[in-house]
Amino acid sequence: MESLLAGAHLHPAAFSPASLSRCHPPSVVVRGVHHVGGRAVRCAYTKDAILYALEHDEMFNSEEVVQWESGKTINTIAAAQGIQISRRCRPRYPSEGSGDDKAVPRHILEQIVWDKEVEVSQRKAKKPLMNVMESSENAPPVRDFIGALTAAYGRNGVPALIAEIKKASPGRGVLRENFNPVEIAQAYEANGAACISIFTDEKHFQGSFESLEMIRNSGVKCPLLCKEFIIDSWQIYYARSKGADAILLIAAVLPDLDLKYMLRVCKNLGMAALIEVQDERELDRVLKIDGVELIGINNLSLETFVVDTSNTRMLMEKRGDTIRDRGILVVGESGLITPDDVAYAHSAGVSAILVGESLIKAEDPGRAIAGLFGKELLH
Ligand SMILES: O=C(O)c1ccccc1NCC(=O)[C@H](O)[C@H](O)COP(=O)(O)O
Repeated sequence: MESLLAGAHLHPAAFSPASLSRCHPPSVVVRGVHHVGGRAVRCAYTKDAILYALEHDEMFNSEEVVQWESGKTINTIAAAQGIQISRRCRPRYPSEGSGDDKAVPRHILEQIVWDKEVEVSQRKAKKPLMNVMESSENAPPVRDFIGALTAAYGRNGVPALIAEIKKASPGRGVLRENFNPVEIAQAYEANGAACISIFTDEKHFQGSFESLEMIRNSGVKCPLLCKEFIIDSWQIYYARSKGADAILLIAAVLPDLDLKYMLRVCKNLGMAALIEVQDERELDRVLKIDGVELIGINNLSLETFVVDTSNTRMLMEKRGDTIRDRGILVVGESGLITPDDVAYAHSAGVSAILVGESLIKAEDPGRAIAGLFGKELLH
């Protein structure tokens, strides 16, 4: 059995808990193909080799390793945490392969995650982790996402705005035909948005990493959130390499160990992580994690598409004290259309809101910001 312990490409970041435990219990051996200097190397890592690397970089604490050592698959671990999204571990779409892949996703979020697994595995084959890490080191400097939200909240006395760039959504179809992401970002910034969220998923939201990169290089100064369905730490480095200052981590998709690990990756890169929850169980899981600074409460059920703006208020009533004690900034997300909606979210205790559809569908998305707040925002 070959161990790559001495290999320069053996970096702990290559071993996200999900990718290790996904199909093979890591307590046995993990096999894979790694690309070293453009050359594909077939390799097998022993548990000991991986543990040595992890210890060396102190990326995990012992409790995490114990959980990981149990050899349970990610689906077993996730189900025990109430996560309903399963993982498939497929390298290609069924239409591209010969296998009889007949499984049907239970809802759109599961479909998105299954598609994302294929997409990420294909992107990784083209640009392996070590290359994307190198690119992330050459990216434009990180901007302070949370600092921008806090400053805007103080300046305006209303929740700071994360204005979203989303061409389409699975529930609503195409939201805007005449779609120029750079122009929209500039208009958002000129009208007081504190930060900008950019959907990068192509298949379901018609977004792209090119849009993110173009916006970052266009002179827009607002910090940028890469709105992605992150399932692998590779995506975080990739987002950074394209100029993202923050990424989204969805608690309905990621088990606790992945949330912790990915939060650590973000901090190492100087990025913010917006951890999104939909219900009390997810919120409680996230509140158990050290170092969480930014939580998004989504009013949209990602499984059923039902929007209920009272969700934010309900969760803040239950856990607002803990959140305030910990100094965590809360973002109210989805379904916010009018000044009354913004005031309602504000009174629930949020310091920021994430708004997409109601701005993007307006004839002038920049001017629509004053309509949303009932006043012009200072910037
Ligand atoms: O927007 C969707 O339809 C959607 C579908 C499946 C997964 C996620 C989805 N949206 C993510 C979001 O949370 C919203 O884009 C964001 O909160 C802004 O909401 P809105 O102002 O209602 O566009």
